[in-house]
Amino acid sequence: SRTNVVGDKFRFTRVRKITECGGFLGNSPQLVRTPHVIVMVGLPARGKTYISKKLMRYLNWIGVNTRVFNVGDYRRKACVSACYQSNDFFSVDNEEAQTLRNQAAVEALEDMCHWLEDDGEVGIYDATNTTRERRKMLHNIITVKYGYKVLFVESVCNDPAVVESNIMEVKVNSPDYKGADPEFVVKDFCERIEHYKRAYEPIDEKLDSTYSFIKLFDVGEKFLVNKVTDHIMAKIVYYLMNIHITPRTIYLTRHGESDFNMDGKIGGDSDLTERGQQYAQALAKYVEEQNVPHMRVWTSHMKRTIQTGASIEGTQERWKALNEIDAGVCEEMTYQDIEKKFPQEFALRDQNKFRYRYPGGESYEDLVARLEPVIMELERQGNIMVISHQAVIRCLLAYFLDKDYDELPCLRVSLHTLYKLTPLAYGCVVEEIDFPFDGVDHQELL
Ligand SMILES: O=c1[nH]cnc2c1c(-c1ccc(Br)cc1)cn2-c1ccccc1
Ligand SMILES: O=P(O)(O)OC[C@H]1O[C@](O)(CO)[C@@H](O)[C@@H]1O
Repeated sequence: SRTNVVGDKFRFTRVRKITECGGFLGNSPQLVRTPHVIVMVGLPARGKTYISKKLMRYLNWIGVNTRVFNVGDYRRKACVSACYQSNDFFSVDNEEAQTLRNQAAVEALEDMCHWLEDDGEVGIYDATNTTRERRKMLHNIITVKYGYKVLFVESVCNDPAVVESNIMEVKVNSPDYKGADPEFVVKDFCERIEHYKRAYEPIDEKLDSTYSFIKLFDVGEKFLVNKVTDHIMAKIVYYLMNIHITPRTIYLTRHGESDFNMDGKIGGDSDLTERGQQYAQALAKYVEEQNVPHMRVWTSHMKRTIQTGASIEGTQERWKALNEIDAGVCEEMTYQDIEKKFPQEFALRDQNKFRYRYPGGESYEDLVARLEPVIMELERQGNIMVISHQAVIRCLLAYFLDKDYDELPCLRVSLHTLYKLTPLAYGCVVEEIDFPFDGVDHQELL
């Protein structure tokens, strides 16, 4: 262990991560992280759970071990659905309910802090936390008892349309209202919100000036940021400033079949085959038929993706960050050649495909790092089609579908298949659209 002198307090900061091979890289700063707790704040139906889950997905994807602790889930676990008869469960003068809700809040807090003592890095405490007294209690326990850092994230939204669409999209199907009539749900939930409004004390710039916080106003219209004191907090602020909830479609696809696909060679910069060109035409026809408004097209700098998008209407952008994984010394080789010429490399890659880096090349871990700016810009966009490569599309799909590092390098991404992503409530739905020109990969699969 190392001790950090913080002010006059000695705080033991454990080396939190040991590399796979068992050695630890001593005091390299990035390996010694203080756990952080993001405490959500806001009235019901202000997107706290939406933000919590989206932040968790982003942080896990960039390699920060993150988990959401939703107090509502703990309350529901504590008292079977029977106990929530109606919204007066949430009125401040319902003593018995208040006790149940406090128990759930404490249990979720303890589980989160114990997880952070283990190998967690960011815990997201998803609850309303709408009183100053509750936030003070949380801040004290987390910073003094556990020595973790706290960032409050408050969502303020008074646009009835946005609140209503939130209720319709996520509350109607919530366990609290199983099988209830949507009309009743909206009315009952609005009464629940009224209970909270009576006691709601928004984070105040002056009264709460000692806390680290971000106030979000009207879904990214305005931000008030206070004491963002480290790298991870700054990344969280930046991410929240780039996301939006305007409905749109994201299309991901590999380039059409290429000459090197035919030869079973990896990497390189070969042209499309006849079949690959047919896919390019079919893709352009599909986009035209779907009549997607203001569709933008992003490709890599490689010929095979540029040729695949050439006939598609719409603004095109080339991203070097979308280039295929660099196989280094194995570029333009077949897997068989690699196994023969570099047997130990071939074996090593199988042991940890995500972290394995080709000699003179890249790993999937390197890809995720170079794709972070692409993801950040994708979050800002509307309808968009990304034409890239197998390893890159795997990384992008893992971000949108919340796949972990074990699954990521093995996700099936076939040639001549269009992956249509539609953001919905708390996640993305993906639709695979196959095109009849079976690329050589398909034959391999058969
Ligand atoms: O501020 C809201 N008020 C009501 N609802 C909301 C939000 C946000 C939101 C808030 C801040 C930021 Br940065 C991004 C999204 C998301 N949602 C949401 C809407 C529909 C379904 C699930 C969640
Ligand atoms: O990680 P895997 O499964 O080798 O797939 C990545 C490979 O796929 C290809 O895009 C096509 O084979 C190669 O250029 C790249 O090295």
